[in-house]
Amino acid sequence: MKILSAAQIREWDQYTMQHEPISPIDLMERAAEACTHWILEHISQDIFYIFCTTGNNGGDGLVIARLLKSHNKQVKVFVLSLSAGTDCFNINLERLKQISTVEIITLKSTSDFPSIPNDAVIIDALFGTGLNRKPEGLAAELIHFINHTAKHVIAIDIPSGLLCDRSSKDFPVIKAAHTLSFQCYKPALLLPENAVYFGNVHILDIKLHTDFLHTVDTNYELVDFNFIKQLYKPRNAFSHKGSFGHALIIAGSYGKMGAAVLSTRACLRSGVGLVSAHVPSCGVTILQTAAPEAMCRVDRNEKVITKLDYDVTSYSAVGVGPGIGTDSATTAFLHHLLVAYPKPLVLDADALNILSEHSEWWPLLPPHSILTPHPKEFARLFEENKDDFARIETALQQARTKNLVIVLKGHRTFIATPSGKGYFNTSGNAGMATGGSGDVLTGIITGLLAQGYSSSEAAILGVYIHGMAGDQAALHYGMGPMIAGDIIDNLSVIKQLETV
Ligand SMILES: NC(=O)C1=CN([C@@H]2O[C@H](COP(=O)(O)OP(=O)(O)OC[C@H]3O[C@@H](n4cnc5c(N)ncnc54)[C@H](OP(=O)(O)O)[C@@H]3O)[C@@H](O)[C@H]2O)[C@H](O)CC1
Ligand SMILES: [K+]
Repeated sequence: MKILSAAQIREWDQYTMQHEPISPIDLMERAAEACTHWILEHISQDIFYIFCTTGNNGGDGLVIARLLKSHNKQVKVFVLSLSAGTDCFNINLERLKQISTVEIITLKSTSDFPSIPNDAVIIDALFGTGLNRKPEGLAAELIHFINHTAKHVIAIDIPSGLLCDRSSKDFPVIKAAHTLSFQCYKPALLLPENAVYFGNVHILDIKLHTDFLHTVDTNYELVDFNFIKQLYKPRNAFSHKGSFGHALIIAGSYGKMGAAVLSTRACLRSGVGLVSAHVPSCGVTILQTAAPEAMCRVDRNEKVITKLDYDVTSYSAVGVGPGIGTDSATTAFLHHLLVAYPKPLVLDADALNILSEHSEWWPLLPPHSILTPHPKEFARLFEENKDDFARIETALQQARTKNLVIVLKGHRTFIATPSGKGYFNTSGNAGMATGGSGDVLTGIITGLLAQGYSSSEAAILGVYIHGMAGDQAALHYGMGPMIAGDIIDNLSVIKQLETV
């Protein structure tokens, strides 16, 4: 699913109105009907306080007021006049005035702000995708007032005060429990820093013309199950283990062998044909016991990985980093691997930390290598970013200039690809923020790479499958008790992709 900018959404509106065709006022009615339907289905309260300004977001609010009233809800409307009002706003204001039982209060100063009953639901229809600057004056005070006094807030299209396409840091923004957004995600509704504002996002289909999406190119895409179904390559019944590649996982050090076990077991579960694990000699018994399906490459050093004394190019894919530590001998090993292995590598954890200490190594990375940093590792590798928008822009720019795939792990993991396109993952949950979860992801992505997926495909598919398995694990154990091994044990979710 494409993620559009505010300007592209406005173009989509226009395209729909011309090609359906439908008038602006009827499109607003359809959008507001979708919101009202959701509210009636999900909200049991009977009292609604609807706050509007005089744009089309406010217009939505007026229609919602009229429709909720027609369903015998108690409705009060508060209008903050910031302009003469759009045509759709003014038409709907006249329509609402015909309903004498709906009180419409104009807000001219803070003294007009109402006291809000505890059981009232606030509908935030102040600003939508037309917000283009920081709310100030009475608008800002109203946003703060709602945040401090209201218990249940539902934002229409986007929480007021949130810019669609760039950071709203230091803006007054409505904190909503639910955001009812039209037709598609906006970038702002996918970034961790805004999660406190958008709450639970519900994308409402308002039947914008689908042909428009073929005419528009976007930098960002949303990765959902349908997207992944197109990517996944079902197995051919006549294949043999050699058809699915031989992955090498280079992981572990004395006291951190668990990372090697987790990444190796996850790699095995990814569907790869064969897995070998390069581990320090202290880890052989551990690996052969915990992951008997994997073969071992035993480092001559007992505690850390130090020597690449075999032809590593025979492996279809190599994942390096989980638990390897940053010992000088391991650092020298990594340098040797970068020089010796020509195909895309998967680098995670301490491999990234070593790389961040050696910026001169960037040119050594095989093209289309996959880096899987969490935000702190990302900052060490590239730079500190002032906000999430800046961070994803940096990831896209670095992926493009360094010809890499960068998996920026987080609430909604973002995958930046060498083409300059970015992908927001939609699977997964907070329970996956647990030790070893990243090791599991590295194993999955390495396994997919070994099966012949491109680097971008392996990263996008791997992140989504990791999240699917994490969601299943959370269902079994709860987000608190779940551990990284449970993600591996739930990789059976891949079956859902195998059904045609
Ligand atoms: N397809 C759809 O998604 C549909 C969406 N609809 C709704 O329309 C809004 C967008 O409506 P729009 O009129 O473009 O803009 P807003 O209502 O969001 O904002 C109103 C105007 O407010 C001004 N503005 C912007 N920032 C500020 C600020 N910080 N302080 C004061 N005023 C501000 C701006 O006008 P200017 O002339 O001042 O620039 C805005 O235009 C969308 O979100 C949906 O809710 C349709 O109802 C149906 C289809
Ligand atoms: K809003």
